[in-house]
Amino acid sequence: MTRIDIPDGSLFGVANLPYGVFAPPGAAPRVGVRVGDSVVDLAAALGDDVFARPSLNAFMAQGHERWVEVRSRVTELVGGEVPDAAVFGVDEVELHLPIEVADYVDFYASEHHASNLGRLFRPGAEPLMPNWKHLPVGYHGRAGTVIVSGTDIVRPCGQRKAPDEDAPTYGACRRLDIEAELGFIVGTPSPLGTAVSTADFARHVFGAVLVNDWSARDIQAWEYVPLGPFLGKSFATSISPWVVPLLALEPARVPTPAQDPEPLPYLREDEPWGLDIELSVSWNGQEVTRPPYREMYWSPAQMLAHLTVNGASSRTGDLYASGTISGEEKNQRGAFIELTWGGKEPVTVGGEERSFVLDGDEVVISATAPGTTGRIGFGEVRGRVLPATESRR
Ligand SMILES: O=C(O)/C=C/C(=O)CC(=O)CC(=O)O
Ligand SMILES: [Ca+2]
Ligand SMILES: [Mg+2]
Repeated sequence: MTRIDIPDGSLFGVANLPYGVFAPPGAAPRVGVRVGDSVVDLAAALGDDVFARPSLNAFMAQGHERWVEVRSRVTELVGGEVPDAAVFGVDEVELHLPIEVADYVDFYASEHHASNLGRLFRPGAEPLMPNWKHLPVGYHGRAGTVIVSGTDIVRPCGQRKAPDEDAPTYGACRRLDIEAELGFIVGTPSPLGTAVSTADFARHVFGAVLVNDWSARDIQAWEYVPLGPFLGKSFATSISPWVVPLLALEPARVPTPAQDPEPLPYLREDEPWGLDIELSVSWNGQEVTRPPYREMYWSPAQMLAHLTVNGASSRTGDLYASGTISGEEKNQRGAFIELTWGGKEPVTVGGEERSFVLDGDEVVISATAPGTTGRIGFGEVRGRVLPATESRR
């Protein structure tokens, strides 16, 4: 038996206990909980086969009461002694995609980001479209290209046409960007023909991850009218390996910024679901921006209510992301196109100028939030960009 050591100031103390999928050396992937710098094999520690699987989906589908019960059993377990065979160092295991992604949706919930992109993509027009303050704008993304942190990103190829060119050309993306976001994972499904109210959010959503919605801005700018993002965003979306349970985020809850005009009744909330989460984005090892989640206009409860208000079903493993998180200040912008204002105001990283992401660059997004006893961490979502493969012509 082992007593798990939690280093002082660890962002993975008992207030956090995020779930993930890991493979011990030479063994099959299974569900684990991160505690300090250790990972506890839950199938081995709790003797329950629902955790002996390569995704969290079966456990998430068991519903809210079960999530509460397992969290309290794990809290008890890690406060005492755990069988040696169930404990691994986080550095000796391989971390996998934690969920089998069902559907993937991406919202656009930051007023600062939406206004900035409006100015950059549609100069001269009103930055916010007339619908923006009435509903959380979003689009359906590509579930099959959601990948786990650490997976390399191959620079996408496609059609691009700059405003001063008169015809499109095919080639490697010249304006590769990132988007720092938070993603919410549905555990309890809702049947076709029903809607999930804002009050039922916490019964449906299991937890949250960090998201990097890699974006090819030149491909996007040419293709997006009038149906929205397509190939410019479907080549890769990275998520962090640890799913922070919504139950751990109670101390992070804050009201959203005042919403004016008042939204329609189905989007109103009795209880606030804004979240006081602080993100940090590093580019080649240097922090370039700190996006504040608390400034997001629409809450995740409002996003899920909107996503299902037409009677669309939701499934275990659905992932919906917040959209780029940008604060009011320049050093709080969650996408490089905004941070460098379309490339006109480059930033210096490691002594080199950057506006968009170059081959070989690595971007890491991390985040922390207040927990019951000190801050809790989301870990990180990391990705390195590899050169385009031209064979797709
Ligand atoms: O305003 C536009 O035309 C484009 C917006 C985006 O690229 C944003 C998007 O993917 C949603 C988000 O991350 O906020
Ligand atoms: Ca996005
Ligand atoms: Mg994407």
